[in-house]
Amino acid sequence: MQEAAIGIIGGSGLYSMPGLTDVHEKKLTTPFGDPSDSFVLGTLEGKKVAFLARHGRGHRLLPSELPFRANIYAMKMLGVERILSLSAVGSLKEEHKPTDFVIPDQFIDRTFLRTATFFGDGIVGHVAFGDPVCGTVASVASDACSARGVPSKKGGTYVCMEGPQFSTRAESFLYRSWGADVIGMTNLQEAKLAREAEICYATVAMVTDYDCWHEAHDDVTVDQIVAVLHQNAANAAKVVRAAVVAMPSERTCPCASALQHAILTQPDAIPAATREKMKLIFGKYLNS
Ligand SMILES: CSC[C@H]1O[C@H](OP(=O)(O)O)[C@H](O)[C@@H]1O
Ligand SMILES: Nc1ncnc2[nH]cnc12
Repeated sequence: MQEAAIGIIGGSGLYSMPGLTDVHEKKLTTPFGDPSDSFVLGTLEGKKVAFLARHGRGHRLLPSELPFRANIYAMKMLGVERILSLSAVGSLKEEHKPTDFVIPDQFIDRTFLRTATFFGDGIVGHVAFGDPVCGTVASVASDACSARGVPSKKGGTYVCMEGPQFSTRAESFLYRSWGADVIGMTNLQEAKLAREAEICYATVAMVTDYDCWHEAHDDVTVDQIVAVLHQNAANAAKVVRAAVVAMPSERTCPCASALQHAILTQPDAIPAATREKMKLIFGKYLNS
Protein backbone atom coordinates (compact mmCIF):
# COMPACT_ATOMS: atom_id res chain seq x y z
CA MET A 1 0.00 0.00 0.00
CA GLN A 2 1.24 3.48 -0.84
CA GLU A 3 1.61 5.31 2.47
CA ALA A 4 2.73 8.62 0.96
CA ALA A 5 3.13 9.90 -2.60
CA ILE A 6 5.26 12.89 -1.66
CA GLY A 7 8.36 12.81 0.50
CA ILE A 8 9.74 15.90 2.17
CA ILE A 9 13.32 15.95 3.44
CA GLY A 10 13.95 18.75 5.91
CA GLY A 11 17.51 19.97 6.23
CA SER A 12 19.34 22.14 8.73
CA GLY A 13 16.86 24.02 10.89
CA LEU A 14 13.86 22.11 9.51
CA TYR A 15 13.21 19.15 11.76
CA SER A 16 9.40 19.01 11.47
CA MET A 17 6.68 19.92 9.01
CA PRO A 18 4.17 22.49 10.29
CA GLY A 19 0.55 21.94 9.25
CA LEU A 20 0.69 18.13 9.03
CA THR A 21 -2.50 16.47 10.28
CA ASP A 22 -3.35 12.80 11.04
CA VAL A 23 0.27 12.46 12.07
CA HIS A 24 1.92 9.19 12.98
CA GLU A 25 5.53 8.13 13.15
CA LYS A 26 7.03 5.14 11.40
CA LYS A 27 10.42 3.68 12.15
CA LEU A 28 11.79 1.84 9.13
CA THR A 29 14.79 -0.40 8.65
CA THR A 30 16.28 -1.08 5.24
CA PRO A 31 18.95 -3.33 3.70
CA PHE A 32 21.17 -0.25 4.00
CA GLY A 33 20.60 0.31 7.69
CA ASP A 34 18.37 2.76 9.49
CA PRO A 35 17.28 6.09 7.97
CA SER A 36 18.27 9.36 9.64
CA ASP A 37 15.21 9.22 11.91
CA SER A 38 11.66 7.91 12.09
CA PHE A 39 9.44 9.14 9.28
CA VAL A 40 6.59 11.45 10.20
CA LEU A 41 3.60 10.50 8.07
CA GLY A 42 0.55 12.68 7.75
CA THR A 43 -1.74 14.71 5.54
CA LEU A 44 -0.81 18.09 4.14
CA GLU A 45 -3.28 20.01 2.01
CA GLY A 46 -5.29 16.79 1.60
CA LYS A 47 -2.32 14.73 0.35
CA LYS A 48 -0.40 12.00 2.11
CA VAL A 49 3.19 13.03 2.75
CA ALA A 50 6.19 11.53 4.52
CA PHE A 51 8.57 13.88 6.33
CA LEU A 52 12.16 12.98 7.22
CA ALA A 53 14.62 15.16 9.14
CA ARG A 54 17.81 14.67 7.12
CA HIS A 55 20.21 15.11 10.04
CA GLY A 56 17.81 13.48 12.51
CA ARG A 57 15.78 15.41 15.04
CA GLY A 58 18.28 17.15 17.29
CA HIS A 59 20.67 17.43 14.31
CA ARG A 60 22.81 14.40 15.22
CA LEU A 61 24.33 13.40 11.86
CA LEU A 62 27.15 15.05 9.93
CA PRO A 63 26.69 15.41 6.16
CA SER A 64 29.30 12.63 5.70
CA GLU A 65 27.41 10.38 8.15
CA LEU A 66 24.02 10.65 6.48
CA PRO A 67 22.50 7.26 5.59
CA PHE A 68 21.59 8.41 2.08
CA ARG A 69 20.78 4.94 0.74
CA ALA A 70 18.61 4.04 3.72
CA ASN A 71 16.74 7.35 3.45
CA ILE A 72 15.89 6.96 -0.23
CA TYR A 73 15.20 3.22 0.06
CA ALA A 74 12.80 3.95 2.93
CA MET A 75 11.03 6.56 0.80
CA LYS A 76 10.57 3.84 -1.83
CA MET A 77 9.19 1.47 0.83
CA LEU A 78 6.55 4.07 1.66
CA GLY A 79 5.56 4.36 -2.01
CA VAL A 80 6.93 7.88 -2.39
CA GLU A 81 7.10 8.98 -6.04
CA ARG A 82 8.36 12.53 -5.59
CA ILE A 83 10.77 14.05 -3.09
CA LEU A 84 10.95 17.72 -2.29
CA SER A 85 14.12 18.50 -0.39
CA LEU A 86 14.76 21.59 1.71
CA SER A 87 18.32 22.70 2.31
CA ALA A 88 20.39 25.54 3.65
CA VAL A 89 23.01 26.75 1.16
CA GLY A 90 25.71 29.36 0.87
CA SER A 91 25.50 31.79 -2.04
CA LEU A 92 28.26 31.92 -4.64
CA LYS A 93 26.74 34.85 -6.53
CA GLU A 94 25.89 38.39 -5.47
CA GLU A 95 22.38 38.00 -6.91
CA HIS A 96 21.44 35.16 -4.53
CA LYS A 97 20.91 36.98 -1.26
CA PRO A 98 20.41 35.45 2.18
CA THR A 99 16.69 34.55 2.56
CA ASP A 100 16.33 34.06 -1.24
CA PHE A 101 15.44 30.57 -2.48
CA VAL A 102 17.13 28.85 -5.44
CA ILE A 103 15.83 25.75 -7.25
CA PRO A 104 19.05 24.15 -8.55
CA ASP A 105 19.03 22.15 -11.78
CA GLN A 106 22.70 21.05 -11.83
CA PHE A 107 25.31 19.77 -9.40
CA ILE A 108 29.06 19.67 -9.11
CA ASP A 109 30.44 16.88 -6.94
CA ARG A 110 33.13 17.80 -4.41
CA THR A 111 32.42 14.91 -2.03
CA PHE A 112 34.72 11.95 -1.47
CA LEU A 113 33.44 9.93 1.51
CA ARG A 114 30.02 8.74 0.35
CA THR A 115 28.35 5.85 -1.42
CA ALA A 116 25.74 7.14 -3.82
CA THR A 117 24.47 4.14 -5.75
CA PHE A 118 22.16 1.16 -5.25
CA PHE A 119 24.19 -0.78 -7.82
CA GLY A 120 27.00 -3.15 -6.86
CA ASP A 121 27.18 -6.63 -5.28
CA GLY A 122 26.82 -8.23 -8.70
CA ILE A 123 24.41 -5.87 -10.43
CA VAL A 124 25.85 -3.15 -12.64
CA GLY A 125 23.93 -0.24 -14.11
CA HIS A 126 24.29 3.39 -15.15
CA VAL A 127 21.37 5.85 -15.13
CA ALA A 128 21.30 9.06 -17.16
CA PHE A 129 22.07 12.07 -14.98
CA GLY A 130 22.50 14.92 -17.46
CA ASP A 131 19.39 16.47 -15.97
CA PRO A 132 19.83 15.49 -12.33
CA VAL A 133 16.68 17.17 -11.06
CA CYS A 134 13.05 16.39 -11.95
CA GLY A 135 11.76 19.17 -14.20
CA THR A 136 8.20 18.80 -12.92
CA VAL A 137 9.05 18.99 -9.22
CA ALA A 138 11.48 21.87 -9.85
CA SER A 139 8.80 23.83 -11.74
CA VAL A 140 6.22 23.13 -9.06
CA ALA A 141 8.67 24.32 -6.38
CA SER A 142 9.61 27.42 -8.32
CA ASP A 143 5.96 28.31 -9.02
CA ALA A 144 5.19 27.77 -5.34
CA CYS A 145 7.86 30.32 -4.39
CA SER A 146 6.37 32.84 -6.85
CA ALA A 147 2.82 32.17 -5.63
CA ARG A 148 3.87 32.77 -2.02
CA GLY A 149 5.93 35.87 -2.82
CA VAL A 150 9.28 34.32 -1.89
CA PRO A 151 12.17 35.73 -3.97
CA SER A 152 13.56 32.79 -5.90
CA LYS A 153 15.52 31.77 -8.95
CA LYS A 154 14.70 28.69 -11.01
CA GLY A 155 17.84 26.88 -12.11
CA GLY A 156 21.40 27.08 -10.94
CA THR A 157 24.34 24.89 -10.03
CA TYR A 158 24.71 23.46 -6.52
CA VAL A 159 28.25 22.53 -5.46
CA CYS A 160 28.06 19.57 -3.08
CA MET A 161 31.10 19.60 -0.81
CA GLU A 162 32.12 17.01 1.78
CA GLY A 163 32.45 19.26 4.83
CA PRO A 164 31.92 19.47 7.68
CA GLN A 165 34.33 22.42 7.56
CA PHE A 166 33.16 25.23 5.32
CA SER A 167 35.22 26.02 2.20
CA THR A 168 38.55 27.76 2.08
CA ARG A 169 38.49 31.13 0.37
CA ALA A 170 40.48 29.67 -2.56
CA GLU A 171 37.81 26.98 -3.00
CA SER A 172 35.01 29.52 -2.78
CA PHE A 173 36.67 31.63 -5.49
CA LEU A 174 37.21 28.51 -7.60
CA TYR A 175 33.52 27.57 -7.45
CA ARG A 176 32.59 31.13 -8.39
CA SER A 177 34.95 30.93 -11.38
CA TRP A 178 33.07 27.78 -12.44
CA GLY A 179 29.84 29.79 -12.51
CA ALA A 180 28.25 27.81 -9.68
CA ASP A 181 25.34 29.38 -7.80
CA VAL A 182 25.09 27.81 -4.36
CA ILE A 183 27.01 25.46 -2.08
CA GLY A 184 25.84 22.84 0.38
CA MET A 185 26.84 19.44 1.72
CA THR A 186 23.92 17.09 1.21
CA ASN A 187 21.87 17.16 -1.97
CA LEU A 188 23.81 15.39 -4.70
CA GLN A 189 23.74 11.89 -3.18
CA GLU A 190 20.00 12.21 -2.59
CA ALA A 191 19.46 13.24 -6.22
CA LYS A 192 21.57 10.32 -7.54
CA LEU A 193 19.86 7.71 -5.38
CA ALA A 194 16.39 9.09 -6.06
CA ARG A 195 17.11 8.82 -9.79
CA GLU A 196 18.20 5.19 -9.41
CA ALA A 197 15.07 4.51 -7.36
CA GLU A 198 12.97 6.18 -10.09
CA ILE A 199 11.77 8.81 -7.62
CA CYS A 200 11.47 12.42 -8.80
CA TYR A 201 13.69 14.80 -6.82
CA ALA A 202 14.19 18.56 -6.56
CA THR A 203 15.45 20.91 -3.89
CA VAL A 204 14.41 24.22 -2.49
CA ALA A 205 17.81 25.66 -1.59
CA MET A 206 17.46 28.41 0.98
CA VAL A 207 20.32 30.90 0.90
CA THR A 208 21.71 31.59 4.36
CA ASP A 209 25.10 33.25 3.72
CA TYR A 210 27.71 34.39 1.20
CA ASP A 211 30.17 31.63 2.14
CA CYS A 212 33.59 33.32 2.48
CA TRP A 213 34.17 35.10 -0.85
CA HIS A 214 32.22 38.35 -0.33
CA GLU A 215 34.35 41.27 0.86
CA ALA A 216 31.37 43.11 2.33
CA HIS A 217 30.12 40.13 4.36
CA ASP A 218 31.66 38.19 7.23
CA ASP A 219 32.74 34.63 6.52
CA VAL A 220 29.96 32.10 7.08
CA THR A 221 29.35 30.82 10.62
CA VAL A 222 26.75 28.42 12.00
CA ASP A 223 25.27 31.26 14.11
CA GLN A 224 24.66 33.29 11.00
CA ILE A 225 23.10 30.31 9.18
CA VAL A 226 20.77 29.53 12.08
CA ALA A 227 19.65 33.17 12.33
CA VAL A 228 18.73 33.27 8.64
CA LEU A 229 17.14 29.82 8.81
CA HIS A 230 14.79 31.10 11.49
CA GLN A 231 13.74 33.86 9.10
CA ASN A 232 13.34 31.27 6.29
CA ALA A 233 11.31 28.69 8.23
CA ALA A 234 7.90 30.31 7.68
CA ASN A 235 8.60 30.79 3.96
CA ALA A 236 9.79 27.20 3.67
CA ALA A 237 6.55 25.89 5.18
CA LYS A 238 4.44 28.13 2.87
CA VAL A 239 6.35 27.00 -0.21
CA VAL A 240 6.08 23.31 0.69
CA ARG A 241 2.33 23.58 1.20
CA ALA A 242 1.82 25.37 -2.10
CA ALA A 243 4.04 22.83 -3.86
CA VAL A 244 2.15 19.89 -2.37
CA VAL A 245 -1.17 21.38 -3.55
CA ALA A 246 0.15 21.90 -7.08
CA MET A 247 1.98 18.57 -7.48
CA PRO A 248 0.28 16.71 -10.35
CA SER A 249 -0.85 13.20 -9.46
CA GLU A 250 0.33 11.49 -12.67
CA ARG A 251 4.01 11.38 -13.58
CA THR A 252 4.92 12.18 -17.19
CA CYS A 253 8.62 12.91 -16.59
CA PRO A 254 11.42 10.45 -17.46
CA CYS A 255 12.27 9.89 -13.76
CA ALA A 256 9.67 7.12 -13.47
CA SER A 257 11.50 4.95 -16.03
CA ALA A 258 15.10 5.99 -15.33
CA LEU A 259 16.21 2.35 -14.96
CA GLN A 260 14.60 1.11 -18.15
CA HIS A 261 17.84 1.03 -20.17
CA ALA A 262 20.29 1.27 -17.28
CA ILE A 263 21.02 -2.29 -16.17
CA LEU A 264 23.95 -4.02 -17.89
CA THR A 265 24.21 -7.25 -15.95
CA GLN A 266 22.53 -10.27 -17.48
CA PRO A 267 19.64 -11.23 -15.19
CA ASP A 268 20.90 -14.81 -14.81
CA ALA A 269 24.32 -13.49 -13.71
CA ILE A 270 22.90 -11.55 -10.75
CA PRO A 271 23.50 -13.29 -7.41
CA ALA A 272 20.28 -14.46 -5.78
CA ALA A 273 21.04 -12.55 -2.57
CA THR A 274 21.48 -9.27 -4.48
CA ARG A 275 18.34 -9.89 -6.50
CA GLU A 276 16.40 -10.45 -3.29
CA LYS A 277 17.92 -7.48 -1.45
CA MET A 278 17.32 -5.09 -4.35
CA LYS A 279 13.94 -6.28 -5.61
CA LEU A 280 12.14 -3.16 -4.38
CA ILE A 281 14.39 -0.96 -6.55
CA PHE A 282 15.25 -3.17 -9.54
CA GLY A 283 12.64 -5.93 -9.37
CA LYS A 284 10.47 -4.90 -12.30
CA TYR A 285 13.49 -5.03 -14.63
CA LEU A 286 14.77 -8.44 -13.48
CA ASN A 287 11.96 -10.71 -14.58
CA SER A 288 13.85 -12.96 -16.99
C1 LIG B 1 24.04 24.31 9.15
S1 LIG B 1 25.50 24.59 8.34
C2 LIG B 1 25.86 23.43 7.06
C3 LIG B 1 24.86 22.35 6.84
O1 LIG B 1 23.64 22.97 6.38
C4 LIG B 1 23.26 22.36 5.16
O2 LIG B 1 22.49 21.23 5.52
P1 LIG B 1 21.15 20.78 4.74
O3 LIG B 1 21.52 20.61 3.30
O4 LIG B 1 20.76 19.50 5.38
O5 LIG B 1 20.15 21.89 4.97
C5 LIG B 1 24.58 21.97 4.54
O6 LIG B 1 24.41 21.03 3.50
C6 LIG B 1 25.33 21.43 5.72
O7 LIG B 1 25.00 20.10 6.00
N1 LIG C 1 28.51 28.34 2.95
C1 LIG C 1 28.07 27.09 3.03
N2 LIG C 1 28.84 26.07 2.62
C2 LIG C 1 28.37 24.79 2.69
N3 LIG C 1 27.17 24.46 3.17
C3 LIG C 1 26.37 25.45 3.58
N4 LIG C 1 25.13 25.44 4.08
C4 LIG C 1 24.78 26.71 4.34
N5 LIG C 1 25.77 27.56 4.02
C5 LIG C 1 26.79 26.80 3.54
